[in-house]
Amino acid sequence: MADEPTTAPPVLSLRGVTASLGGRQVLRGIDLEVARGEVVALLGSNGSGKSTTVRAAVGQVPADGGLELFSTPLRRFRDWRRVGYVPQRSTAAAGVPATVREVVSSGRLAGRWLRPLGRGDRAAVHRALELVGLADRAGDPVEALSGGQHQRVLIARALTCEPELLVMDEPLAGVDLLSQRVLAEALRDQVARQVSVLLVLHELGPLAPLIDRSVVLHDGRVERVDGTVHLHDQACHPHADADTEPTRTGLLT
Ligand SMILES: Nc1ncnc2c1ncn2[C@@H]1O[C@H](COP(=O)(O)OP(=O)(O)OP(=O)(O)O)[C@@H](O)[C@H]1O
Repeated sequence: MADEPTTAPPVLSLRGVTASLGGRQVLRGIDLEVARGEVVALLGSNGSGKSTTVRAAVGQVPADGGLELFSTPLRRFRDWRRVGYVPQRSTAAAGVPATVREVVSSGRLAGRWLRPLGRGDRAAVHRALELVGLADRAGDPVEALSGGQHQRVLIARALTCEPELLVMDEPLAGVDLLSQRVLAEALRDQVARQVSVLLVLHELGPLAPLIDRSVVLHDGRVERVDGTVHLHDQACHPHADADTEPTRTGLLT
């Protein structure tokens, strides 16, 4: 979490970002900033534009308006090793005949061309697997994992390049409670290293205490921004006990 208000330039900045998909405008002018070491949750009802926003932020869907990563306009940004992206699981999980280690290692390939992975890469892969509690499953086929474990593999893959910005699309979706806790711990570790995080969530769940700000979208626009105090209230709600059920944001319609 950010310690002090900072005047440093944001790690990610969207200014009046618009995007159209299938001939329909789905982002109608999104303003959003993520500061260094800040954790920002993107919330909103189904179809409000959360995934499209994060996909636009990492250059996966064409968008117009002001979009900068590390103060560089997206169209000129090349330093993708500074960004770890965890897509929605359904778009990334389909029948991969590879081991856990292979999938996580692919996170080290960005920008390497055909150079083989070295000792430093292997150590980074092992560290990432330890962070998500799957070091002992490195040699297993990913198909043998549960949904929650699979999600942890995708997060480890994003962590292997030791990113300064982590962008995650619904990392808790379909994830069992144990995996949610492991993910919260891994995220806490990243935040302690001043990594910035933008994540799409439906429920804050065990991540609530880590979140500095939530940005709520509605119909392709920012409807409101909530700060730490409000989020803390939600995290302290009697129903927010992670042992019983995830924190309800009340944003699902
Ligand atoms: N490839 C596509 N082609 C056409 N329309 C799309 C496409 N992808 C998304 N959309 C539409 O864009 C709108 C925003 O979708 P998006 O996935 O960004 O919303 P979301 O807030 O992430 O929703 P959810 O919570 O259901 O994941 C929706 O109306 C969706 O149907």
